[in-house]
Amino acid sequence: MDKLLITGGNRLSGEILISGAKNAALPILCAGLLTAESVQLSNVPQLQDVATMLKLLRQLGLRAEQEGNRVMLNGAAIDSLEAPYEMVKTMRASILVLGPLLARFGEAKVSLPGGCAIGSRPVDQHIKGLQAMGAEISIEAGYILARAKKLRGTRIVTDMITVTGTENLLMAATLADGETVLENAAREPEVADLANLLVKMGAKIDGIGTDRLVIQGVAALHGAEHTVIADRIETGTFLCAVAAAGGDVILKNTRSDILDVALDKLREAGVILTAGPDWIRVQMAARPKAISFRTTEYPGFPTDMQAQFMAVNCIADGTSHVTETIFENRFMHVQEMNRLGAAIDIEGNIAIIKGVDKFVGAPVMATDLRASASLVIAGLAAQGQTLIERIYHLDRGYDRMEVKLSAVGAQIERVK
Ligand SMILES: CC(=O)N[C@H]1[C@@H](OP(=O)(O)OP(=O)(O)OC[C@H]2O[C@@H](n3ccc(=O)[nH]c3=O)[C@H](O)[C@@H]2O)O[C@H](CO)[C@@H](O)[C@@H]1O
Ligand SMILES: C=C(OP(=O)(O)O)C(=O)O
Repeated sequence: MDKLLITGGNRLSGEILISGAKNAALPILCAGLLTAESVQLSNVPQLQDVATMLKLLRQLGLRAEQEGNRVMLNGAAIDSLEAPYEMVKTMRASILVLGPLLARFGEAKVSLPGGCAIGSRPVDQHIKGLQAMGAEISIEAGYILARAKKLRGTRIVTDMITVTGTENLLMAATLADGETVLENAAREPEVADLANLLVKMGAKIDGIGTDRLVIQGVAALHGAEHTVIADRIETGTFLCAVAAAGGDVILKNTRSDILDVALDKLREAGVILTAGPDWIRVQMAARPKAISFRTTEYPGFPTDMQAQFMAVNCIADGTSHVTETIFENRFMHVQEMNRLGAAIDIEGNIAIIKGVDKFVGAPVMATDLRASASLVIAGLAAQGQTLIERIYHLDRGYDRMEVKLSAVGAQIERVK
């Protein structure tokens, strides 16, 4: 199993090209199921979750050709409506085939994703929404079995804000009879990116980017071309790497306007940030200052950046409080960071971090995707060597992270 070996202490300097967003690419790939015509995508990140999604989609009969960051999809010959457990268990986002399959073919069988390291993550809101649109849904032997001759538009208020729930219901609603109103919709930029593609495919959607999406169903969608938006979480991860290790790096092919709260927090920590329409420059020469925050839905502080910011706080001047409000078990990096010399206490969903002078390298274990990224950041800032095991978690969501970091001066290598 691959590991990452990092020798810390190097300042980072140069340029990094940011990839397309994993969390936009995954639903967007599933949107290829909604039409018999071709969907051409560019800026698709090359990472494990995308490979898994393409494998699942091909198994359903979707033609998918990948050339670098371009993917061509064609859904003219879908011949299976089943997402098996073996695939869904490695990637929860597989649940995103449910809405499109049901809407276009009137039937779907999708394995329940089950819990995962960061929380129990039920999909009851996806099911509740589809039932409200007239689907008959049963759970049998760990599978969601859904049927609906034709979905009907209706008003759906989800109990909480859910990103993939909004995306599933949005895709389903594009082909439903009549008007669907999604209240309490997620406003994440990745939801808006999916909606923008759907509009290019002929969907009628109002309120994109707001918490109220109004969709007028159409009889069929057609082909389209689309460029996936920049990955704001990858961007934020590299910003934190510079905040912790020091340096001067320009992140290209990204946007600052979808990262407002995270950028404000970094400025509060003493990081110097400048930005243009498609780049962000990050400079850090001093020890960071401790910053407190709580995770919330967009446009608040993203839970997917909590661990990376915690790595910065660990070696900051002062004490900080980090409150996780989205997932019940998203502090698994804490024990590993403490092994690297950090001083973090957990009280319920609050981590109390007393800044220490430095991390000291040690072997550590990655437990989930962003926890892995936070350990890379800690390793870059640490004195000595850090060996990170189980980086298959990292590979799920980052496009050649160690290659990008090496190019800006980090000592980081993949070892067997
Ligand atoms: C592929 C993708 O885009 N993943 C992102 C998506 O995950 P995902 O879409 O799975 O996360 P949700 O927004 O659905 O989850 C938010 C909260 O709602 C709960 N919930 C959700 C649905 C449901 O039917 N019932 C329920 O109780 C979840 O357990 C969680 O506590 O948004 C998360 C929150 O920003 C991010 O961390 C993930 O990176
Ligand atoms: C939690 C994440 O992803 P997923 O929803 O795919 O598990 C993430 O991207 O940090």
